[in-house]
Formats: sequence, C-alpha cells, structure tokens
Amino acid sequence: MANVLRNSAKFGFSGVLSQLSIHSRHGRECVSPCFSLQQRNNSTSPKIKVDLDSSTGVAVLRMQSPPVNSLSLDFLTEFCINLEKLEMDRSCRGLIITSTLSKVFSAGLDIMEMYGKSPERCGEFWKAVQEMWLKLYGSNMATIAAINGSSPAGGCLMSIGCDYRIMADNPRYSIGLNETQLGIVAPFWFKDTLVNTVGNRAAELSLELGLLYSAPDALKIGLVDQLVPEDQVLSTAQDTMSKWLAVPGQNTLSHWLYRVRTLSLSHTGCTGSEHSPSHWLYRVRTLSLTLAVPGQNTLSHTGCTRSEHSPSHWLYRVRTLSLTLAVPGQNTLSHTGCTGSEYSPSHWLYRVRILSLTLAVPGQNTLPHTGCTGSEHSLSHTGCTGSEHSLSHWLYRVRILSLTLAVPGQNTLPHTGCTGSEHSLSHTGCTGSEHTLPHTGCTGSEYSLSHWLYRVRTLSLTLAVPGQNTLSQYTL
Ligand SMILES: CC/C=C\C/C=C\CCC/C=C/CC(=O)SCCNC(=O)CCNC(=O)[C@H](O)C(C)(C)COP(=O)(O)OP(=O)(O)OC[C@H]1O[C@@H](n2cnc3c(N)ncnc32)[C@H](O)[C@@H]1OP(=O)(O)O
Repeated sequence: MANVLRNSAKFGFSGVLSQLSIHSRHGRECVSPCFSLQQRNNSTSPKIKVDLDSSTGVAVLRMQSPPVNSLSLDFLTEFCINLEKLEMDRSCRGLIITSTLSKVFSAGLDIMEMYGKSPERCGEFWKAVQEMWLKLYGSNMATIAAINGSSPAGGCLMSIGCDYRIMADNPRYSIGLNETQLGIVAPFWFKDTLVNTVGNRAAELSLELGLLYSAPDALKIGLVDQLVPEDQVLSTAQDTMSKWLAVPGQNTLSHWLYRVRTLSLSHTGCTGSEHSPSHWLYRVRTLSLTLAVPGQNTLSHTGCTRSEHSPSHWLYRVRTLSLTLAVPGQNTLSHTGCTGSEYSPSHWLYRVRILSLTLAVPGQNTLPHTGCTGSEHSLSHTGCTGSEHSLSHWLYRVRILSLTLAVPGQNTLPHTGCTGSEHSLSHTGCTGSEHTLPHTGCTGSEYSLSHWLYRVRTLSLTLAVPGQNTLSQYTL
C-alpha cells in the first residue's frame, strides 16, 4: 500500500491513471501489470463507535478502523448509517467526530477502493463518498471535528464538512486536500467545501499545489478553528459544543443557510428524477477528470487547444468552467458561441464570467456573440418586455423583485410583468420538491416575517434569477 501512495506521488496524475486500474468512460477495466496488490482484509468488527449522551444531546462518533481510518466502502456505509440514525434521533443535537487511533484522524479515501474494482463497485464507492459529505454538510446537528491526528484528503473533507474544527496542537499532524500532489483530482465539491472554509485564494493555492498544512499552519489559514493540547481535543470539543447548542435555532437557520448554496449545486442542472444528486456529482467529476487529463486536454469542444497550462492549474479552473457550463444536455460550449481556437483559455474563462453577467443586461439580450439567438434568452422571458427598461431600472427592479419574493403571499411578482404562477419559485429552475422552501428548512408560518425575508433573499439569490435558472448563475 505504501508503494501505491509513493508511486502515486512519483508518477503524477497520468502515472497514477496508467498504474492503477481505472475504469474508463467506456467502462473498460485496465489492470496495471506493475502492481499486484492484495485486497485488505475486511474486518467485521465495527469501524465506528457512537456514544450519545442523552443528558446533553451530544453524540461522539469515534472512528476506529486501523491502521489509518481510511474511507473504504464498508467504512463509509457504516459511517452514513450511524449519521442517519443520529439525524433521525430528535434527542441528538450535536455530533463530535474523532478517532480512536493515535496520530491519525483519517487518511482519507481508501486508495484500494480506486484500484482494480468493477465499474459497479466504483459507482457504489463514489456514491458512498458523496453520501458521507451530503449527510455531514447538510446535517441538522451541530457538528465538530475533534482532529486528534493527521487528516489528509478525504479526512480533510470530513473535517471541513463539520461546523467547527479543533485540532491537536502537534506540528507533526497535517491536514489538507493534497490530491494534486498524488496526481489525482479533488472533486469539485471538495473544492467548494474548502472555499467555504478558507476562502478563494487560500483554496486555490491549496488545491493547485496540493498542500498539506501542519496544525499551526492550518490554524493560520483558517482550515481549523482552534489548536489545543492533544489530550484536550475531545474535552474542548465537548465544551465548544455546549456553546453551539446554546445558540437558538443554530442547527436550522444560520447553519443551513450558509450551506444551501453549496448543497444546491448538487441539485442544479438535474432536470428530472433520472439525475439524482449523486448521479450528477459523479457526472461532473467524470467530466472534470476527462477534461483535465493531460494528453486529453486538447479540450477541443471547449476551445482550449493549448498545453501551456499545467494540469493542476488547469484542473482547478476547469472545475469552475465545468460547473458553469456542464449542465447535462447543455454541456457543449457551442451554444455559447465559442467555436474555435481563437479564444485562449484565460480569455475564455474571463468571457464566460462576463457572459453570465451580460445575459442579464437589457438591450444586450439577444446575445449574438453567445450564439443565443432565440427568445429563450431574451429579457421578455424574464418579464421585462423591451428597451424601455434601462439598466438601472432593471437593477432596481431586480432588487425589488428579491424583496417582493420575500413577502409571503406576494411572490407572484405582478409588477415585474410576471403575471402568473410561472414566476413562482418552481419556475426558477426548481423542478421538484427538493427545491421547495421546506427543503431549506423553512417550513411555513412558524417563521416570522423578518426571519423569512432573510432566508428567502438568500434563497432568491440562489434560485430565483429570472430566465437564468441554470447552473451558470452560480459562479457570479
Ligand atoms: C488513483 C486515482 C484514480 C482516479 C482518480 C479518481 C478520482 C479522483 C478523486 C480523488 C479524491 C481523493 C481523495 C482521497 O482521500 S485520496 C487518499 C489520499 N490519502 C493520503 O494521501 C494519505 C496517505 N497516508 C498518509 O499520509 C499516512 O498514511 C498517514 C499520515 C495518514 C499516517 O501515517 P503513518 O505513518 O501513521 O502510517 P503509514 O505507515 O503511512 O500507513 C499505515 C498503513 O496504512 C496504509 N494507508 C495509508 N493511507 C491509506 C489510504 N488512504 N488508503 C489505504 N491505505 C492507506 C499505508 O499504506 C500503510 O499500509 P501498510 O504499508 O502498512 O500495509
């Protein structure tokens, strides 16, 4: 195993791809001649231990899968089942995640799961990884990671999926999304969660260089929130949890609101039940990987023909690009009008951003340069019927629109030219019950108006952009 990891770093991305068994888009399996690895014994003893203190409503989930708490399919399944049980248990309000192993919180995804497995097993594995993140990040419990050892890659994802991170003050322990250093790619939802934690620039550096941070450095960039002596990690987590639980409604409101954007991504672009979130996540990842593979990165359909961008640099950007454009059924660039090599990637990336902005500007709404020639992108579609609407007028309207949307019972928006239910929230790209308000935790009249306004404004920004109900709006 150590060999696999060493070779991962040594061979780089294309090396890993060629050395390990990879299931191509065609579902073919090519088992490496260079490694003859044995399956690790799958112990039947529980990999997770949960203790719920009914007097405090706080559960401690201990990961106990030696040697390094790697996230195998078995481990993840057990983890998710336990999480689900706690989520359903109304007496449980807080969750602390920690490790029983010395020196290691979690080594991240079990590399053996990415080697020599059937496409079905790969699918199951990735679904479980996504479930772990969706359940943790979308949890209604307050969650704290008590990081008492190293926590690379998927271990870091698990940590940043929590509300708060307390790490052992030991410079030998490290944490970070180091996938790039292994020559592989952190999925975009790893990236989103990291961005939400440390901000854009730190995340960019971190991902492009595949950085692992020592505990003190992790604190400096905000990847963890607090360092304490190793023997106080759990007790500090427990003290901290009581503060979190003292915040009224913390586990329904502020907690949730912040996450809705990120979690919405997993739904956006799914137009029907055939696209489950995990299906979609899987697709985008495949797309990103495909786009990003050196040697396959001519990206002809994106107009990017050059190799001057290093893979890691490129990977980071392609993910953003993919998110902007890779809506199933719309995932070629042709509909954006960018048809050839005259556009360099950076030029292009810049354009795409502007493009999204431009789509919303009255008077430019035919967007000939984007290849959108039809009424589907005209402003009339948004309720603005002509050039009589100046930009400021429009901007003003949009602001009003958001406010109006926020008033329960007035969200049909009559003054915007939207006369019917077509401009209800469901018209904004929410095609199923997953995008109704209850999905955001706002279930009805028990919430006061101010509460509602605050929530719905966020919701509106996320979802209710007239005529722009595709993923592209997300990157603005
Ligand atoms: C291959 C890719 C193909 C396609 C790409 C597809 C998708 C891209 C998405 C990629 C997303 C990846 C997210 C991940 O999480 S990848 C996993 C990355 N993990 C790491 O880099 C961690 C590596 N491990 C370590 O740094 C150290 O082990 C650690 C600091 C955790 C502990 O160090 P310590 O010195 O205490 O122990 P070791 O002697 O190193 O290890 C003990 C044994 O454990 C085995 N081990 C370690 N990590 C893993 C792992 N992630 N999965 C499985 N097994 C692991 C290690 O090999 C040792 O085993 P033995 O040699 O004793 O048998």
